Amino acid sequence: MSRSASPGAPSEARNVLAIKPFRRLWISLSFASIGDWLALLALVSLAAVLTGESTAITQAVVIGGVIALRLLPPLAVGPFTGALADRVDRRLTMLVVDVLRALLYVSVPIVSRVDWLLIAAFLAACVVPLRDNAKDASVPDLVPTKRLDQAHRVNLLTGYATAPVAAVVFMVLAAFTTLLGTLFPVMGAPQAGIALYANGAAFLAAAVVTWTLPATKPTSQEPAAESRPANETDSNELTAPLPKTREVPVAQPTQRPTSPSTPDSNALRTLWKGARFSGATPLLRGLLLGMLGSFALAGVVLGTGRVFTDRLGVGDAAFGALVAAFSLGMALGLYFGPRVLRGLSRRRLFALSLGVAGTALFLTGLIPNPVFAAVMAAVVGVGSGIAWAVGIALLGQELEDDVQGRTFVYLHAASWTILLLTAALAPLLAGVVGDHPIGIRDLSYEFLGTGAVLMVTGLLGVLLAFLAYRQVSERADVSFGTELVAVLRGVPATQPKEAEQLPGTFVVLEGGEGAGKSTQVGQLTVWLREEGFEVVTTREPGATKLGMRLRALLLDKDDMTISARAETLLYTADRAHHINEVVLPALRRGAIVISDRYVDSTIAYQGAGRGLDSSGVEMVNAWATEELTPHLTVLLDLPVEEGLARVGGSTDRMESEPQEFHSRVRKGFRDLAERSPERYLILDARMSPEEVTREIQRRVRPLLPDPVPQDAEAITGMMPTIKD
Ligand SMILES: Nc1ncnc2c1ncn2[C@@H]1O[C@H](COP(=O)(O)OP(=O)(O)O)[C@@H](O)[C@H]1O
Ligand SMILES: Cc1cn([C@H]2C[C@H](O)[C@@H](COP(=O)(O)OP(=O)(O)O)O2)c(=O)[nH]c1=O
Repeated sequence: MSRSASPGAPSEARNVLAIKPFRRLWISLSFASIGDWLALLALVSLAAVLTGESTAITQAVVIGGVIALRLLPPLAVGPFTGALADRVDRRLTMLVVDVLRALLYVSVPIVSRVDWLLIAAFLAACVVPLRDNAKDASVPDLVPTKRLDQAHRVNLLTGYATAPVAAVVFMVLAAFTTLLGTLFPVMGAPQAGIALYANGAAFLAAAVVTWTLPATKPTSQEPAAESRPANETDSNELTAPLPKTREVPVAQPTQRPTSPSTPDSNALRTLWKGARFSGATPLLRGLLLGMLGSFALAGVVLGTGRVFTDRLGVGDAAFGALVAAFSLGMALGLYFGPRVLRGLSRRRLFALSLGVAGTALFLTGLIPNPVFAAVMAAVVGVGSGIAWAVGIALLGQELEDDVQGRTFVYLHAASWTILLLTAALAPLLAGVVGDHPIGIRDLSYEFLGTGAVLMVTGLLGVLLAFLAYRQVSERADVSFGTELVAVLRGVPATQPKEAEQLPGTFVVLEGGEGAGKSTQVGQLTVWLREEGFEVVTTREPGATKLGMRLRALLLDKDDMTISARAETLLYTADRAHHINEVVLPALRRGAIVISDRYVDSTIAYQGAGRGLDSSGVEMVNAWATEELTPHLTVLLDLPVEEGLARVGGSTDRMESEPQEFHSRVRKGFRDLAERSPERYLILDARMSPEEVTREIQRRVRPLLPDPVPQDAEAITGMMPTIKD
């Protein structure tokens, strides 16, 4: 089957960018976005230069102010611009806004006054929502409806991906002007001034490209869907179904922050709703806390970077390098995050990457050196990026489809707000702390206000990583350290049990009611037998004579009530006998054993479902099975209602449990799979039986003793389904 492309994946971008008018819109957006980021860096720099003679506090207030001015007007003005965007020609709106911004930014170095810098920054920020609304509203005119979501995602990604480009441009321009200034001292223009001229040029380029777009009519009579505000669009794309195949380690980030210009117009409301919602479970709390924390780290780098590099005696180029290193690191982290340290539990990787980012930020502040700072900024970026990407993937698994949209919109709004708030507050704090040279005998240490803020934020990041770890982590069998060392050395984290060294292969299918386990056990058996393997197909409960009696006791609806612990012990007794009589003898012979349910069922049904302490259930099972662990467990994951609908009327004692019980069971299974991703394949059981079979074959093939011919899959496609 074809995996759903991850949002913003190159092939997806190519598809939608092949549409010429949209490509033009995208090019103009890219120019404007680069201009946006460049403006932020240049204004912060120029603010630092123009306040160079003032007190540290004044300088901090101005720098913090410049950043705050990027955040506040769009939040305040945003809600009112939607209606305006519908009444005015969109192309003209975008064009006028870009020309206006070009003029405003170019005027700043010419006037060269702090008060005008702040006014211009404010005015430029005020018109941004107009452009964004006009841009979003024109997308439906340029691309077919089925490509709309792709187009919006490409736009979102562009808003983020232009940050490192702008930082590199800023760095190169600053280095170039420094060189010019050295060669020709008369040309002592402030470096940031040149960046603002370049910035003006970027906006003019955006305006020129916008001019080539097809003209649009005002849309006041058109249906509202034509001019969806940005946040509504986000919500739609994010409530779309998850990619069908969900192997834990390869999940992709699905949402990224947008350009500095696009806080949601009703961000405050979204934030408020989200904050109340996020308390739902410890895992959710931990994830949201950590992900927002990673943006706070980014904000502090942005906010303190300019003054920090100034105090280190290096100028704008170093500031550009710092931001470029950070944002490139973040892009790398976002891209590779889900694939890093594959054997490590994703939850642990989440906390680890946040902890690494915090530590790197702390070190940046502690050792004030420009080269070291750039390297550390990259590490902070990579760590934050990984935390963000892994967090998104975990949220995707954790949340039911219907709440995913809301949560991602909340995260998007909250992360953007936190980024700019921390960026605005960090220089203020640094200004209050101030710089204090410390001399002890011959040793002198320059204690910097910005350094202190970096260190404290870094420590807070580490603390947050611990808190997030406590909220999200669970794996009881292996300690974090042992697991990490094992993964780095490329060996299994747990000692192979005697049983695992047997010649056979043990595969288990797990999942809730009606997920399709029996169907797939049948298909797998046919395929493997066809390939010439000895296959033993079995199931729990009830694969032995004793087991059949236990099964009758356990599943007969009219029978007596059974306490949860007794139920656990009965299922486990069936299992102990089943292992002894069926599974181990077959594995010793070198057969492939395929079991419909195993230990995970007891942990999910009796542990999560009945509410028993899962570590107790695990312990009893470890003893009963002598820790025989399957080589692979395939988890067929399916919304509870769909599974129950599939099994239809004939309900046994377990099936007739209420829906909440089955929801807890589903979550129990998913948690187990997340803990040891290397031993699981999670599949979306909503796929067709044939697609599920193909995915299972793909994963089972490498586990088989001898190579299986590549065309085996095609043969199996024609096999009849075997029913129970
Ligand atoms: N991928 C699928 N899509 C739709 N229906 C399915 C799928 N797999 C199985 N079914 C049907 O769902 C019902 C339950 O399947 P079964 O394999 O018995 O599930 P389980 O053993 O997990 O309870 C059967 O009627 C089967 O034909
Ligand atoms: C193995 C096992 C099954 N069960 C439950 C799950 C099922 O509802 C039932 C097994 O019945 P079964 O008919 O095998 O159901 P399915 O076709 O869905 O696999 O027993 C437990 O509660 N704990 C366990 O340890």
